[in-house]
Order: sequence, then C-alpha cells, then structure tokens
Amino acid sequence: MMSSQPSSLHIAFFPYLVHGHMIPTIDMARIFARKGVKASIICTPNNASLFSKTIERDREQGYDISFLTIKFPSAEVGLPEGCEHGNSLYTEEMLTKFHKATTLLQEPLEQLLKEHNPDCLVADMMYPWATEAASSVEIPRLVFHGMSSSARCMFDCLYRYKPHKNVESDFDPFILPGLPDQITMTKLQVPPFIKEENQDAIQIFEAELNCYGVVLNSFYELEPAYIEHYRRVMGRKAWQIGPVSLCNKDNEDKLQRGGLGSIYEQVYCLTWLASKEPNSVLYICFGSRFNFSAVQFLEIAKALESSGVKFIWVVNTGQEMKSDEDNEEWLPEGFEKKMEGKGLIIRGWAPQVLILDQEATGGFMTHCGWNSILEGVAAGVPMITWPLQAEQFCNEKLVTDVLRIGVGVGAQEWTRSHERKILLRKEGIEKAVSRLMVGVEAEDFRKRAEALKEMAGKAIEQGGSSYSDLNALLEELRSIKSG
Ligand SMILES: O=c1ccn([C@@H]2O[C@H](COP(=O)(O)OP(=O)(O)O[C@H]3O[C@H](CO)[C@@H](O)[C@H](O)[C@H]3O)[C@@H](O)[C@H]2O)c(=O)[nH]1
Repeated sequence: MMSSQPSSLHIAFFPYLVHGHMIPTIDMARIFARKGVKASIICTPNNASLFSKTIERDREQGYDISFLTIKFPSAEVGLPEGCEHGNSLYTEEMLTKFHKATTLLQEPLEQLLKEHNPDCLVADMMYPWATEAASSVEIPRLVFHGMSSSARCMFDCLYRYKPHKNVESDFDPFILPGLPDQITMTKLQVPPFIKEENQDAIQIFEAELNCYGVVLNSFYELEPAYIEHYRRVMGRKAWQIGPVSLCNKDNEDKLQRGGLGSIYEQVYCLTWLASKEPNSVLYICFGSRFNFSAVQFLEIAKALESSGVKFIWVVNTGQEMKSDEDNEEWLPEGFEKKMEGKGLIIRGWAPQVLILDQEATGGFMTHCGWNSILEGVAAGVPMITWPLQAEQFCNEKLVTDVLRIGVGVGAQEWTRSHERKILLRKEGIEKAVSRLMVGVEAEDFRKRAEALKEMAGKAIEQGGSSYSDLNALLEELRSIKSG
C-alpha cells in the first residue's frame, strides 16, 4: 500500500513538542496516511521514540508514514542536553527557554523541507514562523490548531473588543460581544497573555492570516455556530477533521497512545475498571502538564472520600511528585488503603481513551484541555470541568453553557502550574462530584453526551462532516500541486 505514484501528496506535519499537541498531530498524520498521503512527521529524536511503535504498526499495514528527525537546540538556550519535551519542564524559566529553543528551529526546518520536498506543511499554531519556512520552498502552510473553534472565537473576541477592560472588579462577569451564544467571563479567567497583550501570543494568532488555511481537531455538529463564526465572521479558511482520537481503532494503539507509563499499571487499571458497574466510576485527570500543590491534592482526596463515588485518579502525569521533596503529605493518612476496591490512583500516565471508552466510566473530571474534552465527547462521558490555564476556561463554557454535558466545579481563576495554594475546597469539589454522578440532572447530562458521541462517530465515517472536510482539503492540495 506504500504510495509511490508521482501524483500522490506528500505532507509534512510539525507538532509542538508537548503531549497535548504531539498526540493529536500524530493521529492527524495517521489519518492522512490512510488516505494514501505520504506523511512525514517532523520531530526531535526523543519525542519520536515515544511514538515509534504506533508508527511502526501503521507502516507494517502498508501506510507511508515516518519520522523526519530534527535536532532540538537544548544546549543553545541553556537547557540540559536531551531536554526536548515541554512536559518535562518544572519552572517558568525552563518553559521560556524551551519556547526560545523552538524559535531556533526555523532554519533546520527549512533545510529539512528542501531535502525532502513535501507538497504542504502542516505546522502547529505555536510556530508562527513556519509559514515563512514553507514559503522558502514554495509550498502552502496549514496551521494546526489544538484548540476548539469556540475557544478560538472567544479569544478573537477578547483580543478585538477587550471587554475585560471595561470592568472594574476582577470578579464581575462581562459578556463576550458578537458571539453566537451569551458567553460570560470574569477578568480572573482571561489568560494573562491576552490581558497583557503579549506579542508572542499576538503573533501566533495573527499567523493564521498569512497561512493557506487552518486545520482543527473538532467536528461540525459539535460547535456549528462557532465554526460558521470562525469561517464567515473571522474569515478564516478552515477544515474540521476530528475527533482525530477516533483513528485509534484497536486496543494496542489506544494503550500506547502517548508512549508513556507502564503497560502493566495501565492493564491493571483497565481490569479494575471492568469489574465495576456501568456509569459508576469517575475518571479524574488534569491533562499532561498541570500539577497541583500537595494542599490541593489533599482537598481533592477528602472530597472523593466523602462523596462515596468510585474513582480513578491520575496524579503527577508525566512529572515527578513535587510534594515528596517538600515533605508535604498529599494524601490523607491511610487513604489508598481505605479506598481499596473503591478508588484507584495512577501515578503517571493513564490509558485515557480506553478508560473513557469503558462502560463503567460514568464521569470525567477534566482540566478542559481540548483533547480531553473531545475524547470525553467521543466516548459519550459527561464532565466535571475544572479549567486551569491556556484556553481552558473557554472550553468550559462550551461544555457547561452551550452543550450542557457537564457541571463546573467552580474554578475562578486562571492559574500557573505548581501554584502553592488551594484553588478549590473539598466542599465545592464534592458538590460537583455528587451533581454529576448521582444527582437528578445526571441522566440528562448523560443523554446529551451520548447523542454527541453518536454524532462524533458519524462525522468521521464516509459522508460525515469531518470525512468530507478532509476529502475537500486533500482535493484542494492536489489541485495546488498539479498547478
Ligand atoms: O495520563 C494521561 C494524561 C493525558 N493523556 C492524554 O494526553 C492528552 C492531553 O491533552 P489535553 O487534554 O488537551 O491537555 P494538555 O496536555 O494540558 O493540553 C494542552 O494543549 C491542548 C491542545 O492545544 C490545550 O487545549 C490545553 O489547554 C493545553 O494545556 C490527551 O490526548 C489525553 O488522552 C493520557 O492519555 N493519559
């Protein structure tokens, strides 16, 4: 099945080097390869090795997909050698250095494009300079947005009208003007990079204007009004081709998605989950980056215990637990023993998509990273939303106010990682858990989530909205290629 016809497309995919961006980009590249495209994923060696088994399996099935490796300039910016993954950085200073290193990738990227001659470059939104690199070899550049269309529209509204500037108090809600729904926010929930009009962030969003178009991991039926707004009001040329996670069909792919964690621990967790009643378990995970303080972990643990709900709780995703070195207790004494059979703590990386797929999973407490929301939607699981940073407060509005498939836990404030404070107390967390898992509204949330699951499945099938968008995009790229 390896495509060797001269007329077939060769597309290079260049993900930002954090899991929340690499995972969907790799899925996307695999989807394109299944359409007969030669897919080259540009990645640093250590990151590529995390996904190599998945890619190898696709190659064995005859798909033309491979990595093109690029050296990460860690030493040049003062990061330790081999430090090339955004999730392994613990301080703001390291994050800044990491981002600086990515900006040094433009020249090696141009070299790689010259050597391998792809027909198109799909590069992450975090690389605004990638359009220039693509122009240097005269190919179109598509931006891959890890965000939802609704969040993108909300950010545009905040940039354009600055409604937060007209309110005095940090806590007063204001309306985001000109959007399809009445969305309200407070100043505390607006990302600092928007309030401070950070030039890097402005460049990232303005890069959309100069590129050929934008590919998004979403599907039309999920946020139709925002997709229309994005295309017609904001005037962007955009294709929605998700949920990309649904390209993982077999358990092996789903288990190894992300390339992290112990297989033994993951299989144990799935076996544990399979022994539970349908819709009885709450899955709790805050994505691949964020880590709470020990004091906040304690509040979550106390809330879980007193809610009486069964749970799987992922802590310390991909990072070392900081509280141990601080000598702080992050779980109540004897918690795990007391919770045996009722709750499971995963220290590390969970097989999220497989957990969400299981019948026993009845709810998902999430930080509202877009991949997590979409994976929850694709599995028909209602959510407890606890947004923390990035565009997550916007995603929360979509889940709780527009789609009405979840309840907010009451998060008030955009937060930096590792903040040493309590964001939410036990009582508020417990209330949200009970509302989602056992309350009278739970059935309504679940019904709406089930309906969206069906729509997500249909979107990627032949004739579905994402399937058609992908075909239209490929058609357009072929016609550019043939001049
Ligand atoms: O134990 C874990 C933890 C995470 N995941 C996966 O990791 C991804 C996490 O992505 P996401 O939910 O989007 O969270 P972040 O990693 O925090 O993602 C960053 O990137 C996203 C896409 O741009 C943004 O929406 C988020 O706000 C931003 O924090 C998902 O595919 C999860 O399935 C696992 O499989 N197991």
